[in-house]
Amino acid sequence: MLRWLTAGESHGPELVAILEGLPAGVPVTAELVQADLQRRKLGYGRGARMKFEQDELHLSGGVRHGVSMGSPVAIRVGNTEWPKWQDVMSPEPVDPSVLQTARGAALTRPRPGHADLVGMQKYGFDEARPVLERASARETAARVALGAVAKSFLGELGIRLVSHTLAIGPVEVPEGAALPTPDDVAALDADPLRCFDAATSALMVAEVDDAHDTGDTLGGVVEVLAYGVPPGLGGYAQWDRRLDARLAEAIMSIQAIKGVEVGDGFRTARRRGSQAHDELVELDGVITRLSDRAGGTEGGMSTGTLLRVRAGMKPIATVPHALRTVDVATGERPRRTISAPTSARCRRPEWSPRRWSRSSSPMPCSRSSAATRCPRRDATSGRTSTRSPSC
Ligand SMILES: Cc1cc2nc3c(=O)[nH]c(=O)nc-3n(C[C@H](O)[C@H](O)[C@H](O)COP(=O)(O)O)c2cc1C
Ligand SMILES: C=C(O[C@@H]1CC(C(=O)O)=C[C@@H](OP(=O)(O)O)[C@H]1O)C(=O)O
Repeated sequence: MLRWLTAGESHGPELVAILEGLPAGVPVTAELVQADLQRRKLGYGRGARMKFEQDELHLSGGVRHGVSMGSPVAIRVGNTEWPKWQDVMSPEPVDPSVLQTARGAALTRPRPGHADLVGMQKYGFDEARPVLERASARETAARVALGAVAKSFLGELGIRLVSHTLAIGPVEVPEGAALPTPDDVAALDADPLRCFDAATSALMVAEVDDAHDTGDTLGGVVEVLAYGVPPGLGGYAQWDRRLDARLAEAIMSIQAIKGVEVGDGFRTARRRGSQAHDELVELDGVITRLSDRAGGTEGGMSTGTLLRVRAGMKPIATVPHALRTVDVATGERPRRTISAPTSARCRRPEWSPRRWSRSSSPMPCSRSSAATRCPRRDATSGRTSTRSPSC
């Protein structure tokens, strides 16, 4: 079984990734991994960091002369922007003046839709920097590096992957459109949104432009297809051996993914049983499924047909339009979500799971004036407000 871990911060010197359980003899080269890191930067309407930040790849364990050795594979993904952040993100203590600079200022306005507020509550931080640095999806660079290695392993077993974009906001590829095969990867990479349907891709580009013009952001749906999967991978006997469950966990663990479907997923739930399953027939002595609604798994095991998994991503949380938030240091309710430096400090909240879960999210503050009342989420509107009598 493969196991993996990553470490490192968004603006740290590097991300570190370890993959354990890879057999010996799998082709692994820096070129192969770097190619997928470059592909990660593709897309339309991406943020500025995708352009100027470069990934500096180092294979530092488990590989010799282009093949794995059976020992843990270690990969470091250096960040060329580190020199700009080396004081703010220094692992060593720094002069306090660093925290007075624009880059080092305390981020006391938690951004809605990010891990900021709850991370501050969980660890008692009085600003969001220590949370966002690790919660950031910069971490996906490490996952992509390990994924490139895992893909090479699957390739040795005859399993080939391809992914494509099915929806951007409300713009969707029509139901029943042709699916790409692994031979289409280059063509997909050439499309601005990695959409296999040219007409839909053009509409997606227009949707991104419109969101950009109106200071908004978009989510979407992607699908991963695995060709050549043999039957019987996974298992039905224990929850953690079920292939569909393990795929769902892996996908849902990606930042901002809010929904996972295996096969026809939620569409199956809306069908009658007679239209929901894959009938079995015998053709030339071979038992065959007449359809593939299940998407390649039954009973937690691969069926040997095309494996299809979809992921729904929420719109990027940094909405240029600005969402309402509260400054946890001053109680101000600015429209902007990026904080200014402040001397006020919140004390570490006492950990009480019952209290946090019942009252949503009070953030106790050290000052008690009206201006420093603590943020609290309104259970009905979901908005963060400062009307909290509890602190
Ligand atoms: C590839 C990728 C890129 C992301 N880029 C941004 C971004 O530029 N701005 C942003 O606000 N969130 C971005 N996010 C989402 C953040 O990771 C954010 O922490 C996440 O939405 C937190 O929500 P969650 O806890 O529901 O996962 C990105 C997510 C992914 C997967
Ligand atoms: C750097 C990457 O993604 C970042 C993930 C991210 C977030 O909030 O998750 C926010 C953005 O960073 P910032 O807010 O600092 O501009 C993205 O650029 C990357 O994927 O390499």
